[in-house]
Amino acid sequence: MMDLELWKITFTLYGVISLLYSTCYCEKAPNYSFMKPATFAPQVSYFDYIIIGGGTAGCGLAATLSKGARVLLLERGGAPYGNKIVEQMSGFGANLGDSNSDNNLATSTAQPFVSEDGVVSARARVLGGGSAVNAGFYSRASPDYVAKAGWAGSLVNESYAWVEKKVAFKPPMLEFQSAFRDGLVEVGVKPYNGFTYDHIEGTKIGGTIFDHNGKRHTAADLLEYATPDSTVVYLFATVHKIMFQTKGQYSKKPRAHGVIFRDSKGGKHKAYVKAGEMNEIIISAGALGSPQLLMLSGIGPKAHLKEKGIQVLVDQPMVGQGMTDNPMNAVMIPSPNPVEISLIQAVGITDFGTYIEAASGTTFANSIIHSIPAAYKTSNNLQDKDQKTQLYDQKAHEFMNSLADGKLYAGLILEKIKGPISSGHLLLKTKNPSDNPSVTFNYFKEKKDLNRCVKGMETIIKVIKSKSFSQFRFSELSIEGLLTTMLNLPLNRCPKPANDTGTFTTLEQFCKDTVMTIWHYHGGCQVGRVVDKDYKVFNVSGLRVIDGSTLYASPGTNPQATVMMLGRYMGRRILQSRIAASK
Ligand SMILES: Cc1cc2nc3c(=O)[nH]c(=O)nc-3n(C[C@H](O)[C@H](O)[C@H](O)COP(=O)(O)OP(=O)(O)OC[C@H]3O[C@@H](n4cnc5c(N)ncnc54)[C@H](O)[C@@H]3O)c2cc1C
Repeated sequence: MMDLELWKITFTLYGVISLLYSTCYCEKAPNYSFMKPATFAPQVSYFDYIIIGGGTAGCGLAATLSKGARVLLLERGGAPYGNKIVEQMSGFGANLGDSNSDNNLATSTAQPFVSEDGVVSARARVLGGGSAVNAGFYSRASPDYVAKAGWAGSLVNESYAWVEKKVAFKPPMLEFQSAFRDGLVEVGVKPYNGFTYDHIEGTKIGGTIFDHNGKRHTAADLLEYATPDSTVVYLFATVHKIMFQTKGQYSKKPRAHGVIFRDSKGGKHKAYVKAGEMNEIIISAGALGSPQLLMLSGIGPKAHLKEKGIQVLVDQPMVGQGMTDNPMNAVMIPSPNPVEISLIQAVGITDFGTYIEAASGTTFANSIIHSIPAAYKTSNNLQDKDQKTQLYDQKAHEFMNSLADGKLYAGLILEKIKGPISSGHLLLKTKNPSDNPSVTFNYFKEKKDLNRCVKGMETIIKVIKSKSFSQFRFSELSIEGLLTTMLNLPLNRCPKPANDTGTFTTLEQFCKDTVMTIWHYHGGCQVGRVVDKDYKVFNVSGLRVIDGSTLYASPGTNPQATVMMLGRYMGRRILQSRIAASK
């Protein structure tokens, strides 16, 4: 009898210890045993949650859900680890201009695209998503933004802190960034708020995902929190379609129950969610990928889907609407003194809806210039490169080469407008999920956006002229000269006005002519239009979208902190409902 009691106690203890082990044991990046190329995937598999897109939102979401369920994370790109152009700050420009950007080879971590407006951009194709290719600036959304989104403040703060423990750092702030910061304060972007992740009006130093050794940490590092036994991550796994049950009880409201994905060799695999109302498919494929995948799966504007030969599951005209991108306008400033290589570190949060940031060395400028040929290569609608454009390209390369030679040092001061209000839409070009969809952002269509840009440019000009910034500016170079240089670089493919002379006229015209992207595009599956406040897709069950596509405005000065936070936040909420339902 005693022996049986002892055996029971030992057995119970063993059970508790293994449970603790399975819930607490985590693995360190990059040695994840649960991460494999999709060629290793079985033809059919079953999970509690299937997450499409191992990006900025998807990684933290997967790690969180793995604490209470079996999770499959499907990412179309490879791992960011060991890839120098991803991990080092100096690789930022090269990454965006990677010439291996052929859509179907998927060898570059940034897939270039050109919006129908003519603005050159890129979307991530790598585990970690945008956080693996971006400029690294880390800054939270304002409490006002959080309240408008309807998120619970305390869980939001916990979720930010969870993210920050792994991926956020204080930047070094060397000479150029310090002079820029002091210039902002000198011209009245006040008060100076020091180093903070919080969004506060005035000038501040924000966080960065580059650590003290200059190494990038990405959302993929959040998978360190995952429970290895409950997590599977397949790389080079491109999801082609979501499958739905439409018969019997699901005839009125189809239920998402599986996905079809292909590995790098074209092998076809199916993954299903196990039976049970709480099990779900979650799309976290980003602002371009999520609406694109919904449409490819039959959820979208009926006429457009029919035109593309896609069987309509749910006529949902709002899928792909509200595509919004924050225009970026910048001035490159050649410097008499050496500058450090820096991406974004200090920011001016003005009271008129413009955020002012800076980068130095040629890294950031390179990203703009070198991404143009890469984007050009993959863009269907720009085959007819005219003579004027060729001339622009040539000039730009000469200019960039002179910077790269080290003959000329330079910094870049840029502005991004809040919101913005102008927005556009997304449509499919093809039925291939690896191809870019067509996106229109309608930059500066709304006058308020243009006014904000003009005010931002006025502030940038004041900073360039400020005493604090004087060591990084040749005094003999006029502001007009600097602006004219920008006007002559091939910053975009937007149609030029008929009377364009390539010289500076007004700031309004400058904003339009030199519009670029700061890559903070969002929308396409917005809350209240495509998904409900729990991020569940309207008119179907078992399907959510959780990522930047659900947002109405870019959070804070820069979105990645909030997108990572959202993955964690929604993961916590979904698990809470799962636990409540099981009781
Ligand atoms: C060049 C650049 C610079 C930026 N700089 C900053 C910055 O300094 N600070 C900042 O806060 N923000 C910055 N951003 C913006 C920020 O990185 C993005 O807003 C954010 O990463 C978006 O997150 P997401 O989860 O919505 O999408 P993503 O992070 O893009 O994740 C989507 C993931 O889904 C995958 N995917 C897509 N379709 C499929 C499919 N069919 N099958 C499988 N997988 C799929 C993609 O490969 C990707 O990994 C920058 C972005 C870029 C591109």
